[in-house]
Amino acid sequence: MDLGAISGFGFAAAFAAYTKHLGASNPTSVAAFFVFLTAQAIFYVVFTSLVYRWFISATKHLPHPKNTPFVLGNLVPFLAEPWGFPLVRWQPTIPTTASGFYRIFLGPFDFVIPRTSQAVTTIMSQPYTFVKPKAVRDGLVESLGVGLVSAEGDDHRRQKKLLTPIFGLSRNRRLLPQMWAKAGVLTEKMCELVLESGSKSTILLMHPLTMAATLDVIGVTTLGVDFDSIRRPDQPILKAFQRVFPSNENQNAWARFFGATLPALVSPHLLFKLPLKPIREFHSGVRVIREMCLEQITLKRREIEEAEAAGRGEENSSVEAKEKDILSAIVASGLQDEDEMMSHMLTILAAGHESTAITLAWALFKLAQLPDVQDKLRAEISDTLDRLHIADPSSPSSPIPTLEEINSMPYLRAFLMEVLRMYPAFPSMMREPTHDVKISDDLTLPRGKPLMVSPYAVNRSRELWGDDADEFHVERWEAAYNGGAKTAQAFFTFSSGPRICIGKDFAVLSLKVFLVVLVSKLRFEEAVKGWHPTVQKGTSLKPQGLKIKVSLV
Ligand code: HEM
Repeated sequence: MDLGAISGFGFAAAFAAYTKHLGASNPTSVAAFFVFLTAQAIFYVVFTSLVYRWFISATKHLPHPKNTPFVLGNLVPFLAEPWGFPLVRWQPTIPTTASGFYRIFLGPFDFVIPRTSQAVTTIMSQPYTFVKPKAVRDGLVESLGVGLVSAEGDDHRRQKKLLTPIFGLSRNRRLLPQMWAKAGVLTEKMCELVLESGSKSTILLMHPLTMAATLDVIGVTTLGVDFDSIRRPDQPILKAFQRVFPSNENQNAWARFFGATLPALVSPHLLFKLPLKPIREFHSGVRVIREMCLEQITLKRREIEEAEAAGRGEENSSVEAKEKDILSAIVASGLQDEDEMMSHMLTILAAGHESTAITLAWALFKLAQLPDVQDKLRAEISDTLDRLHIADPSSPSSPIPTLEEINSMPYLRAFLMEVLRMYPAFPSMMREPTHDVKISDDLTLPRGKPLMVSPYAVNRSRELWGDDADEFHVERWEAAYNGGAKTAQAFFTFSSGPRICIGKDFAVLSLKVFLVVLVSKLRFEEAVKGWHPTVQKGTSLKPQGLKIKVSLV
């Protein structure tokens, strides 16, 4: 709760006390409290919408979407659509300013949005000046601890320096066989479901399958634990993850309201203490995941110590134990703080699993929607697998391609880049300046001003991508390695600057591996012709109720 709200309550309480002092009864004083509170709220909304916004605010001269209602502003489309979506419609209608920013009005609040690539770079290149808002950070700290996504300033700088080498090319090369094996398990599972249906094809709800598959990849590559959630959807870790990151498909209306609305209204410190079912579920899920991470930290420490003791004097004798998975590498880096290690694990599990699952689900949807693209992709994959003498990529005894062989498929890259461009798993991010920041002669952003930076809107900007920015064209990535974008920042799916996604190469590799194995053995078609999934409200681009018809190739 901010200072304004606290003083509002204070004034209302003082007014109620005054009425009591004048001899009012208890019910009258309580009524006076609420009447005063409501009057202040109405005054606040009217003052900010009609006076502050236009005559006083430091951003008063910034352009804004046309035909915006005075009091509600752009709140209705903003709440009705997923984060970032209306920005795609608004941005071409907004005149360019020297600063490159514009603003939208969410009820009484102004949000500032970078419109040009230069403006986006200004924000992203100064991550310790434009930080995540306190409420967002507090929420992340409550759920994940102080890991890379929630750390700020020197703490973030140190953590990023520690973790960046662990996510390097050689790690991905090492982890590729585990990704390949899990892609095989997912493919076999889908083949079984088709065969069990007794027909040539079956309709599958995709997101739960892709969630299980990417969780298994993250489990085995990060912790060295095989959750096996593709084959055992009822196993406790998957259930725990579903409680921590619930999907609309298995939530009632109250839980959906809770997930989408309450976090915007209540401070995270208070929210996570409320005696509500979704909160209890969340905590019980986090408990299960934490216990498992703690067990693994202890195990890795022991393995590395034993390997070092066994090979004392011999160089590289313990390399295998230290390089086995991401957690082993973190333990071997010399980090001692167990809480921080735990935060890294929770952060990687959280940041790496759902984002990749969402992207894979959209990729399969696009293949189903665009049979020509699917045929072309399958032809490229078949040629490559033939060349490598891989007859059955989902067989546990299949030879495994190298990283270079996976990266040797240009159409696969082009298709995946277009999916990542059009469907960034995190459509918008929030930031706020830690102090007043002069952007240009005509704009100083005041401390605490809410800023919204949207990968979804940047990736679909016509100025950056051309008139077909809003269309799915794989060819743009075949014609030019950067997709024909006007600037390096135009592809914004993984963010940019010092807070760029640490797992981007890991994610791209695992997505390519999944696509190679799946597309080589299965055909994807629309379950209902012309149907497009809606996006679940919230901070990610989760496709809701995505069903795809699947058959064997
Ligand atoms: C398609 C998949 C992915 C997408 C679209 C994605 C996107 C992003 C974005 C937009 C951010 C910036 C968030 C912000 O600053 O508010 C981010 C940060 C991060 N991502 Fe990813 N991510 C993906 C996969 C992964 C994977 C697989 C991992 C780990 C294995 C991972 C780990 C992280 C971490 C640790 C951060 C925080 C980086 C920092 O603040 O310095 N991500 N990701």
